[in-house]
Amino acid sequence: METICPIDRKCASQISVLLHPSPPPLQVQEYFEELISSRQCRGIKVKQNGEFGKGVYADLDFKEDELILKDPMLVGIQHPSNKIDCLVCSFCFQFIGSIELQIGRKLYLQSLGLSASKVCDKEGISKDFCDSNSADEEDDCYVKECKRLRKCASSSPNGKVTLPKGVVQSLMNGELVLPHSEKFSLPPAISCPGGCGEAYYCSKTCAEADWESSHSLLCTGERSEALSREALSKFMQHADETNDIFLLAAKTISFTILRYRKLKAAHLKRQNKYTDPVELDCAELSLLLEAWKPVSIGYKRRWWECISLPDDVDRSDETAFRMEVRDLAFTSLQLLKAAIFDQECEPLFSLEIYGNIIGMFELNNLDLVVASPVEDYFLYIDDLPDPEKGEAEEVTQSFLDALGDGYSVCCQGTAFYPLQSCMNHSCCPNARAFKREEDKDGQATIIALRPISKGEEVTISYIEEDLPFEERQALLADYGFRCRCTKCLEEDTQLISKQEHIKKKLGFGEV
Ligand SMILES: C[S@@+](CC[C@H](N)C(=O)[O-])C[C@H]1O[C@@H](n2cnc3c(N)ncnc32)[C@H](O)[C@@H]1O
Repeated sequence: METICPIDRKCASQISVLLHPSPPPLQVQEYFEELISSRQCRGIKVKQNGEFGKGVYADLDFKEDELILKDPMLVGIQHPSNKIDCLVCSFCFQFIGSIELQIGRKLYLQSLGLSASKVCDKEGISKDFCDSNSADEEDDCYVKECKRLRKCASSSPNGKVTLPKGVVQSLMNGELVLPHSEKFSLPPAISCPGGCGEAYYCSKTCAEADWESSHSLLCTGERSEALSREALSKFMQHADETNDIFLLAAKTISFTILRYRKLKAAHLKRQNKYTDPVELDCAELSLLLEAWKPVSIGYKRRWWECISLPDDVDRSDETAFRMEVRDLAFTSLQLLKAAIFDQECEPLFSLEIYGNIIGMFELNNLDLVVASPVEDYFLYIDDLPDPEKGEAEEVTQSFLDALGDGYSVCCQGTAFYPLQSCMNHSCCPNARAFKREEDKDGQATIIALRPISKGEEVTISYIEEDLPFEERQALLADYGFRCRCTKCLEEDTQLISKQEHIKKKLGFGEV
């Protein structure tokens, strides 16, 4: 298949405006100042002309362990396979429902994984499980969600449910309350207003915010604003089967389209006139540029050029590998285009922009992690004094056994954090991304590792910084650069003089 995207040719000039050059420094500065003040975090600044381009600098003195930044994500996703383990808000990523629902849902999904070879009804739900409660089947919102997750569940290991189905169901529907679980109360799980049965929220506010930010275009439910829900499901299935980074790219594109539509509506209201919406005239391009600004700030390269070569691919096959990655992105883009294409935002559907968005995720430090309250719950039970502990364990132990080793799996995903992604790496960092007890959602949290003085650059480590020099460099090659932090420059110099010393000793010195 030839992977030249026709849009790339047609929109070449708009694409190059979207990608090059990045917004003027003054605009970038204003953008970051607004962002920092919206986060009520006035102790930092973003500077653009540091040794490694943009960087975050302390604008106040910070003490050791002090919070430097809480950074909400621009876009984020929970890994599809992680959805089996954790039910979280699809917007802020905090755990929702109840301890009982978290445990019951996981055991239920494990049971579906086990029953992959069993006879299923036409909806793809395990008959064996559903038959026990067929009257409630249609009302059970989690059954709908399970349709999509079932594929992941069937590949999940050791999903062995030893508890009776009725017990699992009574955990899910709230009939069975576990001892002391009220101390770990969670926000209720609110279904997606679009009716997809795949997204859940901790509040109406989060549901609305997600709908406005990207979900109205990416919802597969009846109220979806996608062009074709069928095409959208195909796109999602392809992403689930290949690389979930495409889901993040789709969110980024939806986010930009919806921002563009809002900006355009406000612009037309100001102008008090209606222009032909088909042609991208100058005003529309500048609105698209404005909508794209939060994404334009991210450090980008084309995905197929910056992705590191997997260990099992030989150097001689590198070109073919990169072509394959490009073809995969092309296929995904065609599926997305069929689902949510918007003529006025046509350049966003070019392979060049798609490749750069995915490359941005590939190159930035993006892990989304939220600790599980189920782990806290079982630790609490374990710490209870006797006889309370014994009494509680009489009920909880069987659930712990059924859950197995994976009882404490945290919410895991990928996200783009606008300020954290400006933080440069150091192998001797003065800060780190670290979730404290009170950090219960998907925001990035940056904490000072030692006192940081006003004016000093705030650095984090993208990798395990205690590894030997060459191993660190190899890991950072995955992020597309060779580290030039003070520690690496020193160790590099030491390594060179050591090598020269050996050469001289062996008689290979300079002549
Ligand atoms: C997540 S971005 C950090 C922000 C970036 N400086 C910018 O201008 O957008 C990571 C990129 O910054 C540069 N960088 C960060 N830390 C570095 C280091 N210790 N040595 C060399 N380059 C570094 C590399 O180009 C890397 O790919």
